[in-house]
Amino acid sequence: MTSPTSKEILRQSLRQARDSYARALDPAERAGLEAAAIGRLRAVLGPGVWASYLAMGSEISPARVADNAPPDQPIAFPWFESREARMLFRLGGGVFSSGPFGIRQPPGTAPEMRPDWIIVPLVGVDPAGNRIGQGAGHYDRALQSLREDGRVTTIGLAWDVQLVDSIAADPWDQPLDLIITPSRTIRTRP
Ligand SMILES: Nc1nc2c(c(=O)[nH]1)N(C=O)[C@@H](CNc1ccc(C(=O)N[C@@H](CCC(=O)O)C(=O)O)cc1)CN2
Ligand SMILES: Nc1ncnc2c1ncn2[C@@H]1O[C@H](COP(=O)(O)OP(=O)(O)OP(=O)(O)O)[C@@H](O)[C@H]1O
Repeated sequence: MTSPTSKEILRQSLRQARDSYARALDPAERAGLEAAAIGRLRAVLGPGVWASYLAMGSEISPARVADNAPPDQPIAFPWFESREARMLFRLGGGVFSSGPFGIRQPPGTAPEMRPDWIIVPLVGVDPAGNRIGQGAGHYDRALQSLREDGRVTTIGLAWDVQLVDSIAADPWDQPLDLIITPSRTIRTRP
C-alpha cells in the first residue's frame, strides 16, 4: 500500500472544507449564493452548446442556469456507458435516469453533443485555473480531447471556500479558463 500523494491529501481536506461549509448554509442562504453564481455564469456564457452538471452533495448547483437561457438553448450533461467508460456529453431536457456514479444522466438515446462551454464541478481550484476534481480524470480527459479538435471555454463553479492560493498541476491537468463563485468571476488568462 502506497502513501497518499499530496494531491490526495489536499483533495480530502478541500472536500471536508466544502462539505462543512455547505452543511452550515441554511436553504435560503444556499439558494441566494447559488443565484449569485448563476447570474455570473449567465454574464459569461455565449452562443453554442452549454454543458452543465447535476450537483451532488455539497457541490454548488448550476441547475438554474437554464432559467432565462435563450429559447431552445442546448444544455448537455455528462454521460457514461459504464464506470470504466470515458465521459461523453449528451443533450439534457427530457428524462434523466441513474448513471454509474450515482448521478443522474440523460438516456443513451439522447444526442451526443460537442460543448462550446463547459461548467465544471470542482473539489478545489486556484486563481490560475488549476483544479482538483474527483480524481478519476474524467474532465481532464474530456477537456484534452475537446481542446485537440477545437475551441471550448471551461468555467469552474465553486463555493468561495474552494478557492485556494495554489494547486500544483500535474502534466495531464487541464486548466480552467474562468472560475465563478457566488462573489467572484476570475479570468485565468487575459
Ligand atoms: N455533480 C458532478 N457530476 C459529475 C462529476 C462531478 O464531480 N460532480 N464528475 C467529475 O468528474 C463526473 C463523474 N465522475 C465521478 C467520478 C468519481 C466519483 C466518486 O468517486 N465519487 C465518490 C464520492 C465522492 C464524494 O463523496 O464527494 C464515490 O462514489 O465514492 C463521482 C463522480 C461527471 N459528473
Ligand atoms: N488525457 C489523459 N489521458 C490519460 N489519462 C489521464 C488523462 N488525464 C488524466 N488522466 C489520468 O486521470 C487521473 C486524474 O487524476 P487527477 O488527480 O488529476 O484528477 P482530478 O484533477 O481530480 O480531475 P478529474 O476531475 O478530471 O477527475 C490520473 O490518474 C491521470 O493519469
